[in-house]
Amino acid sequence: MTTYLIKGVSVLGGPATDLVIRDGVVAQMGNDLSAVDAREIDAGGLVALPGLVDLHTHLREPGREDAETVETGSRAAAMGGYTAVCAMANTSPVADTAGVVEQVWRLGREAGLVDVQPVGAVTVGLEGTQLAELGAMADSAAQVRIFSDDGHCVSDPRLMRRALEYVKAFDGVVAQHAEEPRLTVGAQMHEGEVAAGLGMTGWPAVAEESIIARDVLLAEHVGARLHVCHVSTAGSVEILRWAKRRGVRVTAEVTPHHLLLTDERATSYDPVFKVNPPLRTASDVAALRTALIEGVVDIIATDHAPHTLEDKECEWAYARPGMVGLETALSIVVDVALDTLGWDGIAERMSRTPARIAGLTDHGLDIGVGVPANITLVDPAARWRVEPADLASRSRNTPYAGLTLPARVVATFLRGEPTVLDGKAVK
Ligand SMILES: NC(=O)N[C@@H](CC(=O)O)C(=O)O
Repeated sequence: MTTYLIKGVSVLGGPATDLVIRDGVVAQMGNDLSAVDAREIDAGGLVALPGLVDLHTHLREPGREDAETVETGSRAAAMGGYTAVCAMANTSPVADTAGVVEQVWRLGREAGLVDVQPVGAVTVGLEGTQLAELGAMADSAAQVRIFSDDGHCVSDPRLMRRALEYVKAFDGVVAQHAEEPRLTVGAQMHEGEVAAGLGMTGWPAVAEESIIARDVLLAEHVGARLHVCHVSTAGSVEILRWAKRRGVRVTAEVTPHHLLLTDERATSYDPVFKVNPPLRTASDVAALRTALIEGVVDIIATDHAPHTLEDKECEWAYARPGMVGLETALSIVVDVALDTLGWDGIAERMSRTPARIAGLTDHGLDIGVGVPANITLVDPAARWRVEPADLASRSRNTPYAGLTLPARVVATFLRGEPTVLDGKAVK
């Protein structure tokens, strides 16, 4: 293994220091270090973060390799500064058995670009009627700890209760896609003034909020861990604030796009802005930003949802919901929240806390001697233009095409091996 000597890097925005990365760990940290035979990286002006961890990634393999594979999605993740991603279960076949989660886990190891931690489905086929083999997935080589029907809501309260009871036994967590399906039949975008003006069927905030309210009560009753996916409304934030004050074991995520974009984008009729849950109003965006600062919303997760051109470049009503996000997440977060969160706050919400929720013990660790070298180097002064054709993801459905964003990932190290160097994927 090559030894790396990183010169003059600012760890989490602190004073410049040198790092020696050897045999997969941070071997030395301090000033004026030297290391024989090391490859030197001039990191003056760069910020080092613990490698980012995404709790919510769609990798599409098995089944939709035309949109993304474990390998292409892993490369997109590495380019975005991630060292671990949790791969959602809505593949084809669904990741609802030990066999499928092991397949995804093995493909992740073979690609070797990020640690791919499979999420297991809560219900068989995501159909919401019968619990999947949660125990078998937990006991498999993939050691699944997060279970989610994401894309679908576990809407049956009895099944949700049983899932929470089941995962409690091995300190697992149920990650809920909060959407009461009967309130979103035919929904195309956020229910509100813009939808009314466009004549589109709305996805009301209450469809999300009513499920979150129910689920925090169930989690409290059972004493189990609940995670709420892609929180998108101000009302959801209020429910989470209440639940956390009561000591309910609930965590929540927000996506970069829900921190930046609003339902006004639908006036373009460009389906790249169609996403589930939908883009909401400016006051929802403001409430989500505040919740992120306060810690009511714990983490930022991408909900990276790659789709092919055929599935996206069509009429709004027929387009699949979802946006790619792995390669732009850190830049969007820097844009909207660096001044309020600082680098340490960003590391907390994009690395340490997601790693803790997912039980990924090699990730989200403070950079220090002896710690696994899962590290991201960022150039905070860089500005770059998002060109869909340049993305490492196999899909192109970014809502930021043509935008100039701040901060660029220069290097990503996974257990001491670079997956990205000089802003380019290593393999
Ligand atoms: N977030 C999205 O808009 N899409 C997700 C699933 C889903 O939540 O609908 C996908 O898998 O494409």
